Amino acid sequence: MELNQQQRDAVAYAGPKRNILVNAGAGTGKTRTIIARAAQQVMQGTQADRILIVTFTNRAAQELRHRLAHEVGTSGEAVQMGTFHAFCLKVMSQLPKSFDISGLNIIDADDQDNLMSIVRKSLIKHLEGPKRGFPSSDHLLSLYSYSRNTLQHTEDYLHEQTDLDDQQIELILQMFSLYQKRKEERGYLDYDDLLIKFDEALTKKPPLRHAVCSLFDEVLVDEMQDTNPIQFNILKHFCAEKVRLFCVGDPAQSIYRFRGAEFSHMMEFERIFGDSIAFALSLNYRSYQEILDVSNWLLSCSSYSYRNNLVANRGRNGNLVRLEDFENQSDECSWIADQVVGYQEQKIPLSDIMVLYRSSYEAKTLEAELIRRKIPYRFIGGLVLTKSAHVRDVFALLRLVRNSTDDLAWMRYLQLFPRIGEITAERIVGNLQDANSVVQALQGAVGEGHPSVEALSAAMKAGPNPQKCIKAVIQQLSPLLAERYDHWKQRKQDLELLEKVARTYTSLGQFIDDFTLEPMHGTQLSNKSNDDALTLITVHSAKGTEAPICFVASAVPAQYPHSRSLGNLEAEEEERRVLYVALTRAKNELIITRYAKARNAMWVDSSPAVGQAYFLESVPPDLVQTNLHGYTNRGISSLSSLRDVY
Ligand SMILES: Nc1ncnc2c1ncn2[C@@H]1O[C@H](COP(=O)(O)OP(=O)(O)OP(=O)(O)O)[C@@H](O)[C@H]1O
Repeated sequence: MELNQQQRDAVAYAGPKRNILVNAGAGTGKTRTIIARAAQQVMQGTQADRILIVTFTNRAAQELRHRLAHEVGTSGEAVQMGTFHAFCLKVMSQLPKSFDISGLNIIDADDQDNLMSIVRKSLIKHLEGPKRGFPSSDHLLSLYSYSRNTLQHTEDYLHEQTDLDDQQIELILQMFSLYQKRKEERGYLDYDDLLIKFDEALTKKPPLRHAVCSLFDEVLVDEMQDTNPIQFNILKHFCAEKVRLFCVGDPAQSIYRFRGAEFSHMMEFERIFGDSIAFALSLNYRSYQEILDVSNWLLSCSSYSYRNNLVANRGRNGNLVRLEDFENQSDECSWIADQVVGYQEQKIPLSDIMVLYRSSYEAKTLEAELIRRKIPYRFIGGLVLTKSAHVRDVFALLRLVRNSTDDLAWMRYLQLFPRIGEITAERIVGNLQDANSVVQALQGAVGEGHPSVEALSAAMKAGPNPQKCIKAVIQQLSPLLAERYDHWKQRKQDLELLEKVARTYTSLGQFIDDFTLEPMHGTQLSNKSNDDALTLITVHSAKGTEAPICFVASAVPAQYPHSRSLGNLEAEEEERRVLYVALTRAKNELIITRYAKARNAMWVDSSPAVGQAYFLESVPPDLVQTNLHGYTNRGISSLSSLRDVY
């Protein structure tokens, strides 16, 4: 694999410093560098299974595995790869006693919400005065998760960073502790527990830390900028055991602050890990310089020093980035669709075109236009398949096959059946506890021949083989689900898709865990590589991807920065990075489109600082070619004068 000098220096480093940081700008070959490093270690004789690569998503791990195989063939197969969560789960499932865990049933966000709602309901009566304004279960979970992931003392965090009063905080702390207790009683682990329990055990038990960390010679971390403090702690364990860290990331692409990612930590790598050396990659292979000029300009407007002045290996092509301004969103979308048709006429495949949106909601108008014109597209970043109700119903029964004491799965499963509501389901679940045979116990509770008994026993009979099991479950539940949900034909396709994916698994537990740890989007699964389709994608999902032609659509003030972030400087700064990620996806052409009549016009009057915050307010005119559509007839000549209209 060809490497440039900067990449080679980082990959080949074998000097006295133990930890290596590669500060890599967008498109400078982060993936290539990580793979080259792992390949080099394997070729130089490091045992493949003593290398661990930590990725941001499981999909990224799959991609790396594929590319590593291309480099070193089967000798790289044993390299360990996965997300922090998947890695911790793997280790803990092998050593449950050492980690003091009673079960390994991973619960996803919806299950957490169900459990927290139960807890909230049972304790809220203790709140004196009006209950209105007390955080919802969803909000409680995000407060709890954020404080845990950022390693803050929960009580201090609630006092210092929320507007909650003392009485509310006291009750919330009780709720958190009951939530924690309920999980432990049932052997449930939520996502955060995976990291926290792992970190806690390694901190408390030095021999365990030694045993786990010394399994590896080198840990390579991708997307270091989105690592949160608890994940940093996990890396510190490796560091303390003298395992070499090779961390690659780009502070300017850190866009997961809302999940606790702390991009400034990457800038303090030496202070945190000590004994380090840093390399920088600045030669961009993806884009022409005109695209990078706008991206570099965006970062240069920040008060942070990202030190990422990207230089295009491809030089200039003479085409400036285009800034297309429209009067309203429907004009904008209709114009984008026209352009897409134009590209099609030039025989440019649709798969070369990507339209990036800050939020999936904003993409709706374009989706409608594409459907109207029959332009095939796929949407990435929208509704997560495994979150849809019918798929969760199927998963409830799969989970029962795996673990018949999973109360949350029981509650969902039982309530699928007519005449079984929450109270009846709770009573039945109570009767099932400690039963030797849950099928018999269920039969005792609902009567012989009841469809819930039939479905359960058929699923259990199909057993632990994921493909057989999911087939049986779908067969059993389909009549019920078809009655329950509209658009059944479409929903059925989702289930067929799951069945297809299950074929690639040999263990039911693994199948369930993978989907729980990293829910998949229906469109991602269904997209066949030979289907030519336009990609609509949210910027968060576009991280790590690229396309020859990119539209950054709806680049209006309420989106960049997102209106939600206004007034919070750090949050606004993260929005700048989101826009930076969007701009740097384009290889050949970058077209930024925006419209004046923001449907969601919150920005107009929500904050006096809004006007100053809009990132594209004053792009230097020599960096872009601005085109106004439909304004000139009315004598309006610039976007800023348009603002006065509203
Ligand atoms: N040394 C090189 N020679 C030729 N092409 C390269 C080299 N390094 C990287 N590239 C190409 O540059 C493009 C960007 O690489 P890659 O996707 O690894 O970048 P990245 O740093 O992960 O980008 P981003 O963070 O913006 O997603 C890819 O098409 C890759 O093949």
